[in-house]
Amino acid sequence: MVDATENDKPVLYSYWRSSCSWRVRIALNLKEIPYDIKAVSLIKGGGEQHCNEYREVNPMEQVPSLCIDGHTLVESLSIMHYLEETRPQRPLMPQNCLKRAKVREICEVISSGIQPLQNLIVLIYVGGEKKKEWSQHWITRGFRAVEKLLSTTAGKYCVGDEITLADCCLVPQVFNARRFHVDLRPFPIILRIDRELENHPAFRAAHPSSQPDCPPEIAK
Ligand SMILES: O=C(O)/C=C\C(=O)CC(=O)CC(=O)O
Repeated sequence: MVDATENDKPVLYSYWRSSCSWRVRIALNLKEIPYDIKAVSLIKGGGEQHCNEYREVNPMEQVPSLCIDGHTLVESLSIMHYLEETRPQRPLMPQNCLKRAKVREICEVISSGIQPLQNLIVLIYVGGEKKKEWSQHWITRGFRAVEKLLSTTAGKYCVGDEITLADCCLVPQVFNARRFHVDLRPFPIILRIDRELENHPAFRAAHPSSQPDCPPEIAK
């Protein structure tokens, strides 16, 4: 593994199907920050994220990690807030304090209340037959809350009519919901926002099927 901090261009340690890597890819794309991808396979050999070298990069042994400005940052939301604070172009947080709180609420419900319950390490622990029902249960429970929150915050996107960090979190979580065959019909606002963003260039370029480590049989 090369020392990514030596590179001038930010380097994102990413896995094509990781929803947390995907959030950060969207934010980087929206802000038009050029970056290189260093693919970390969460599958190969039991997971490259567990190798000694990568543990030095990210002690949680998860993706993403971002090497930027001579530093290594971990945790997708923390990375996205750093990008927002250091690269104010194309803001991904509203100006208004209440709207900022609403963006953080939606990010938090998804990044703490849904995704960690259905990520790879948890599903491995839950084991074989229970995986699908488990994921469906936690995603559905969380989406009920997201849909309710969106009913008072959404305009064209999650909070008002500008794309925010909440949208960066929502779209990858909808992908995971589909992957686990969650019935999305009870969530019309979530579905509408997902449709609104599916063809946005920054979201398309960040999509798992557009990633260099996406298996060729799945890549578009
Ligand atoms: O491709 C795979 O099968 C393995 C890993 C993932 O799905 C990524 C996750 O752990 C889920 C997530 O990011 O939400």
